[in-house]
Amino acid sequence: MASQVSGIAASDGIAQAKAYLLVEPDLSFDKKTISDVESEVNRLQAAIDTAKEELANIRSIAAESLGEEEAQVFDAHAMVLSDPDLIDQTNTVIKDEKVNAEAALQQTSDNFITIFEAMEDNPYMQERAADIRDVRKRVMSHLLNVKLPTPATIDEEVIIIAEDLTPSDTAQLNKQYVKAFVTNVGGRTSHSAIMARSLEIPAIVGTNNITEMVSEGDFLVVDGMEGDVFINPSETTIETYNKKATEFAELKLEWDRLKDEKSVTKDGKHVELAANIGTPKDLTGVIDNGGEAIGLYRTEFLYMDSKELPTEDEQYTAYKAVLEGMDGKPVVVRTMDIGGDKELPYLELPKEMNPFLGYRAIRVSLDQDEVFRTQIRALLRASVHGTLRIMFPMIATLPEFRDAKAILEEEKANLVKDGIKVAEDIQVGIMIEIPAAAVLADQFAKEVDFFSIGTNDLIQYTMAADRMNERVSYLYQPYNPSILRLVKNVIDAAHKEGKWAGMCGEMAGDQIAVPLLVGLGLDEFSMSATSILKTRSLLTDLDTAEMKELSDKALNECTTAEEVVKLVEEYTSK
Ligand SMILES: C=C(OP(=O)(O)O)C(=O)O
Ligand SMILES: [Mg+2]
Repeated sequence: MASQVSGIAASDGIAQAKAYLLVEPDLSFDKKTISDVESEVNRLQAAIDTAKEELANIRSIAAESLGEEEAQVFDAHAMVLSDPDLIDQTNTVIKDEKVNAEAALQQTSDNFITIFEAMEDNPYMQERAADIRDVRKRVMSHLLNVKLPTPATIDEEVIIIAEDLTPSDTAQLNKQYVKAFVTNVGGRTSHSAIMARSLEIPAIVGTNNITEMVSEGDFLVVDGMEGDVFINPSETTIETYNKKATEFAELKLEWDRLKDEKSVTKDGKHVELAANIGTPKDLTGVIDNGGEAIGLYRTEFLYMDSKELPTEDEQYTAYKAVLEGMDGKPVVVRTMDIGGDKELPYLELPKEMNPFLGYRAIRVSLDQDEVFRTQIRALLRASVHGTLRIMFPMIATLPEFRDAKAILEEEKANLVKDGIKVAEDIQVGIMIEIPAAAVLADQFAKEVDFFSIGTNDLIQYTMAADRMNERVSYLYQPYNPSILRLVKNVIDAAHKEGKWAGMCGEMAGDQIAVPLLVGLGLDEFSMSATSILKTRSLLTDLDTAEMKELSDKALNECTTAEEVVKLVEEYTSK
């Protein structure tokens, strides 16, 4: 039967394909006493053999569609399956305790996992514990005859349905086949949503119950602009959305014509339209979409994509590639922002009640000094290959900025002493994403070279509404006058000291927010590369004096976000 589910529109576009459920399968079993030990051992061996064949197959598909590097994780899994200790011990448990293969496998693998996880100073062995969990799941699925979803092997057009997608799940998705994704949880600024925009695939998050509503193989239509999913829709709905898809494609063609144009308002004021990236691979998207700069390079993905801390040389190579790729255009590199929803298995981050309010970003960097210094050295060495700007995340106090800057200066002096070239003119700025820093922006502006307003976090901290939690997403209000006043405070403070103010939160590419931000005098707008051209097109319709009048009214006369939206619509439809 046809039905419809709505959620938060997270990435533009229309997609149609059948559903692929990426959900945890039920692998529960009963522990049983068995009498025929021989056949139980054979049953385990058969499941292991099938898992091995399956892994080899997955590996070759992953290597072809995602690349050799992504495929290597399956080598580690194959190694676990060939480990005689694990298999022999499981067989011994079956024989000695006369229990079924499922129970024996669970017991033996639990032992190994406990031992490996306890090796706190050996991240390599801790990783092996994760591999054993994965492999156990696969063998168990064969013992129980349950299908295990494996996104890396998808080789036909699908729409992924999931509770949530971790950054590593998203990295495994092949854009050629994965036409869209829809999740139960998340918000517009959760990292899966940001990733969908950089992959340019439509996405809807925060639907609450899409995994319950959709069955494997259902035919779906996804409207990433409105946040609507249609399950087994009628012919009429399919036709309507075919038309909408064509219109969207035409609009994109129109925007494409602006690729090499400058970003100017109707009255000729230039603002910088920059892109947010997560890896050097995203550069193609930036260039294809006419980005004038990189306003935010989220370096934490370099750490998250690796099994251990990336070395100074590995980091240097990545930063150099981005600087050279931008060919002299500015590149703002943000130092590691781990924590919150971004985990790092090999850095021991404690489980916290409120990870977004805990040990993260600059707090980790200042605490784990050597990790931070390695990154800073890599950045300084790369600085000669382009126009580098360094930015510290999650700054709450001036002493944090001063400490981070002092480390940077120390490392710079050390490199120069060793005869290594470092650029002279590296601007050093901060993210403004904590209300305390937004309020004290006048004091910060005297010491930093620039601000970049991180509204993704600034909104959640100001409104006390978790950016990932769809139940409070109604409070996550970019247009709330309180947020606009904080933004104005930051921009004015920067300008008073002759500094520039940018924004790299998702609000910078939001078509309702852009007119307000033009009115507030924002200098640089950094967004998902896919939003650049539509923003450039929008700018050509905006007059700065009119937008100033609009933002004054929004800040001083509107009491709610809804009133602000109404006002913007009145002004932009004039
Ligand atoms: C850009 C931001 O940082 P992130 O989304 O990586 O937390 C922000 O908080 O607005
Ligand atoms: Mg942030």
